[in-house]
Amino acid sequence: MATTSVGASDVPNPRKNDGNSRNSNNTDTAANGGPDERPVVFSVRHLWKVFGPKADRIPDDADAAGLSAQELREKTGCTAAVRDVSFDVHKGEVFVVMGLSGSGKSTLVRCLTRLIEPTSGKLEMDGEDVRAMDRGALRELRRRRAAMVFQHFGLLPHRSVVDNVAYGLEIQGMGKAKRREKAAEMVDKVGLAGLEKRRPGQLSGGQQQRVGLARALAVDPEVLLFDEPFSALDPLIRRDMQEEVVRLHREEGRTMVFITHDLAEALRVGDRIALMRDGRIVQLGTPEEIVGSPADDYVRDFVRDVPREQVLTVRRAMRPAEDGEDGDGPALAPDTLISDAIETVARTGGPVRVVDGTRCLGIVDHACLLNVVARLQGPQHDEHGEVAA
Ligand SMILES: Nc1ncnc2c1ncn2[C@@H]1O[C@H](COP(=O)(O)OP(=O)(O)OP(=O)(O)O)[C@@H](O)[C@H]1O
Repeated sequence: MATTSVGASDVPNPRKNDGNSRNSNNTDTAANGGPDERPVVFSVRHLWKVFGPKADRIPDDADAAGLSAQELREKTGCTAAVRDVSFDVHKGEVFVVMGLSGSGKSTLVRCLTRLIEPTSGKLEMDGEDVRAMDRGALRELRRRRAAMVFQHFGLLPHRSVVDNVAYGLEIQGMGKAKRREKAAEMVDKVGLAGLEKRRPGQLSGGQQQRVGLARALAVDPEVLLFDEPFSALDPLIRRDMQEEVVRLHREEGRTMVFITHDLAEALRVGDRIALMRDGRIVQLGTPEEIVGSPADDYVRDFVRDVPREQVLTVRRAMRPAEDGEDGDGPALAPDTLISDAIETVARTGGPVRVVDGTRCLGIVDHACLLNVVARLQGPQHDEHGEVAA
């Protein structure tokens, strides 16, 4: 069985210096308080997937809805792998589905392209009703619009790297010269230039996964769906691949849905994380929201060992400015990680302003930064991490 793992020193954030706020562009309600205005790619409402006899009766059965997974199994013989799940995936975000083994991650993501047929609920891609699509439209959806990258790379052993990458284009009917050219471009993009002619058996696990990634990218899908893509890789290569995903995302802004049971991985790659338990989403939020404001004891326990200073930003640490403090002196942007702010405050030796443009949002000093790291009660923040006046 898979376990959740968070190494205490294991969550450095590869995008912390990318100039993008981790939480200004990634929630239904953005950090500035406004809604996420980007178009919705996947819209999921009240989705259920029930396995077992008379499965379609379960979603409407008020009694069944109140039962735990085990009670439901005992009483009805059914497993509700996905239970009344609703969320939107916005264009350009990395949406992570996380949870322990058996929580419903794979079932949920397979439902998005109907690799698994949902039992009930509403499912749209770019406003189109996915549940109403016929075979042809579904094939198109899976081949061109939402490409899946699996843990087991599914490479063709007798084909070269470049021909494996070109495979999806071949299925689409693209001519040989053109698809090879495109495939070579993708091989280059994922850092495998020079290895085009090798066979999969002559590559390391990490390199094989890069071929899988290049193959998915070659068809230029609107969304990439990753099903635990890196869980078979050793930790260093895994880290490399996570950074690769973040780099590709940053450079291309491609929408990604990423399944993992590893919290450190979720925090590293995710713009938002849906944390699942027994088929339900128990919390959906940015890494900072999940770590800084866990929805319940289950989530709190889940994130207990996360090094908070590497996930939370100064928004969560700052206190209101006192008279005279909001003038000159050193300043930090509101999305600065606590770990970086500690360095600045230690260097300057005094309070530092948190500034959004010309507006002073608050102050961080030794005490409030320590409070966050030590989990002590500091200033009150609303659910978006804004300090209360
Ligand atoms: N075809 C099936 N028939 C019956 N039950 C199923 C079927 N597929 C999945 N399940 C059950 O649905 C639940 C969710 O399974 P799912 O594979 O979606 O979980 P997961 O979170 O992806 O797990 P893992 O991390 O181990 O892959 C589990 O209890 C599983 O046993």
